[in-house]
Amino acid sequence: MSGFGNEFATEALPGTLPQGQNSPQKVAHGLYAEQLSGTAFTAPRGENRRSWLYRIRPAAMHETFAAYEQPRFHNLFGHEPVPPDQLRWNPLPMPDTPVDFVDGLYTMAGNGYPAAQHGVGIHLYAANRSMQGRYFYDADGELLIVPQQGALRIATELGVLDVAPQEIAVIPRGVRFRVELLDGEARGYVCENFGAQLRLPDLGPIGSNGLANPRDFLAPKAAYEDLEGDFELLAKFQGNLWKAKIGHSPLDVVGWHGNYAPYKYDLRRFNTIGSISFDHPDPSIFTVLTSPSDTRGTANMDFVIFPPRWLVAQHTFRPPWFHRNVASEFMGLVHGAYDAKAEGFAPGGASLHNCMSGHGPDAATFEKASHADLAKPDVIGDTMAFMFETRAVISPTRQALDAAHRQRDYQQCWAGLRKHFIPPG
Ligand SMILES: O=C(O)Cc1cc(O)ccc1O
Ligand SMILES: [Fe+2]
Repeated sequence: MSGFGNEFATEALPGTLPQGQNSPQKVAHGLYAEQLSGTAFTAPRGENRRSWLYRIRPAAMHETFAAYEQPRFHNLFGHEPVPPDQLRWNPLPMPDTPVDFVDGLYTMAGNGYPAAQHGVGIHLYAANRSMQGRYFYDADGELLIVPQQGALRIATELGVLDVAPQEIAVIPRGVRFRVELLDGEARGYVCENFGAQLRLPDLGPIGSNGLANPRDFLAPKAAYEDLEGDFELLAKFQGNLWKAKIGHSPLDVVGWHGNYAPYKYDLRRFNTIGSISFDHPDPSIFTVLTSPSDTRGTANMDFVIFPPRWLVAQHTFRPPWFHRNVASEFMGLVHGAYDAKAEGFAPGGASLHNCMSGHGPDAATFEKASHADLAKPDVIGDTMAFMFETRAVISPTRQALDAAHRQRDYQQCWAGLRKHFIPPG
């Protein structure tokens, strides 16, 4: 079903949804009615998100939670000194034992914390088997999933989303799901957003169309499992992982209506807008989704992409310029090469340029772009990089700083920038 944040209504069995009310005395087909709220009951109408679920058993039915050990996935960041260094990593290695999506999550960095409802957790995943007999939900934040290798089938309470590299999925806070791997192995990035829900950015003078268009966001139709067995419900709550026994599949919603639902988006649908005169614009022009903070214009997190595009600007250094930014930038690469880095930033890799840390094109990129023939347009055809940009400093985790796949010589990519200064006279 198409449209960002729409009021959807969908049923896997005809006659499931009550007409003219949400909570009838008896629901059709012997189902239970349950409201899932994603914003305060009293949130302004334009921001209010909730859905009504008509399900075989209410979500309350499971046993007691106990701690679940997955030491690589957590929110333990911001407790030790953060080096102001530019940081970069090679791709997370694939596991050599069977590992599913939840066990394959690896926390790289983050800021804020779930209890304060601001900040993000930034994670990678590398998995080689589907979740079997277990389901997960995250009460700490919505999950923006950016696959880099291998398609995922994300079976959620509200229906099924198939998501391949160059597409993204967003699973709202609290929605239960299972991840199946459609290509045997899978790797990618996850932004766990503790703050305000992601929304489309305002377009200002761009006008009423462009960037990510609302109708390209797709929500699933209702689909349910009527399964009983010895299953496990995993939860992330206040930074910790929990597990409980559950005697049935929680993906048992036969019909739902509302505007709180998972969705997917194909990044190749992004209507990229850039300079047709001179100078490289700020990367905010490439914002797909934004999580606003309480300060106007200053996002908790912006999800920005660098998709294929034409470079036509004149008397200009065309790639990203050298810069220091008050915001902090965590980047990943889904596909191809990134235009600011000639080498070393591999698909599946990651970089982190924190508040005021100088960065920009590497020496090889600077050299090439300084001598490029600007009479000709240039096309960057084969690329899909992205950035999670946050107002608060992004603290890398201890495991990310100590990781074998961290590039300890990253700064050397700027070492070859020669002094060109010639004083007059
Ligand atoms: O640092 C980066 O590569 C991301 C980035 C890209 C760009 O085009 C302008 C600014 C910016 O931070
Ligand atoms: Fe940057």
